[in-house]
Amino acid sequence: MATLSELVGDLVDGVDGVLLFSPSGSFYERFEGWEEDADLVVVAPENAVDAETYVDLPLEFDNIRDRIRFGIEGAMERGLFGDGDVVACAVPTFGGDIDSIVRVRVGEEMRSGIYDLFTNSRAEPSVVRDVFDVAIELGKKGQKGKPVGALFIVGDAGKVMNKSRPLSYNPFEKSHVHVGDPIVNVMLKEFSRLDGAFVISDSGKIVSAYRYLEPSAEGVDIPKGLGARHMAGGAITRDTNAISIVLSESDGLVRAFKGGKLLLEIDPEEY
Ligand SMILES: Nc1ncnc2c1ncn2[C@@H]1O[C@H](COP(=O)(O)OP(=O)(O)OP(=O)(O)O)[C@@H](O)[C@H]1O
Ligand SMILES: [Mn+2]
Repeated sequence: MATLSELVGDLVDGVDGVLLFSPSGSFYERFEGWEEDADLVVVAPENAVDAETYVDLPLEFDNIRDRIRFGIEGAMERGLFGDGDVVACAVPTFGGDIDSIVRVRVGEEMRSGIYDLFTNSRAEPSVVRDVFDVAIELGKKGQKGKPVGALFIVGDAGKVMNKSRPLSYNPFEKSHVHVGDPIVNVMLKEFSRLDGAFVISDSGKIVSAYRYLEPSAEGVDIPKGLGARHMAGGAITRDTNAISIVLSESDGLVRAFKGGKLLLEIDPEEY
């Protein structure tokens, strides 16, 4: 009779690396003095355990597949793993401490661009994260309890301004406010009731509200069923080096586009 660990042990046998997602201190300590010939990588919102090899997680990604993708793509980007490597990902599925192991074969074809979206966009990573935070918060609360939509175009603002026109006076014309400032969240929520897009610079300055985007939508392939806001938000990221973060009024999801492609879809209710 085989024991359970013998039966499932091959999940972790012969792996080239182990990724620990948000491990507690005591979980991480078990790996002190670990002598396997495999890389140990910690993926978390902060390096609370002082890991030597660490990938910064900008959002907790409630969806486990997204979280794992992000960690693996981050590790690939640093050259830790490549095509054909096999890794064991240890993740907390139900919050709390790590409770699951997922064995993954690393391959170029699994690259979704989710890591790239946060770290290799024109805008600074913290700006991308701050805009996600605003969109998620807006999606959770809506405007006075009613669902609200919003469109944020982040980075490459000069070019975005050239491919758009104002729908109304720009309330940010003379102000020098940045995403992440507490007052700005209030302003963005207030102005999201009105039409058009917010344009945000690489460094997070709010350049404009109420922009009507006029990108060429030729060859842009967005999922069927999404309307003009998503089409415009997707297309502008092909015409410029911006990314877009779109909150849908109709299904409540936050989506991100880059290079004309939908890269990420998250449900604010899960955050
Ligand atoms: N080209 C554009 N540039 C900026 N904003 C736009 C553009 N097209 C549409 N919008 C904004 O999107 C809003 C919703 O449009 P529409 O319903 O067609 O989009 P949608 O993709 O279905 O989004 P939602 O899921 O929020 O309904 C419009 O009222 C307008 O404010
Ligand atoms: Mn719609």
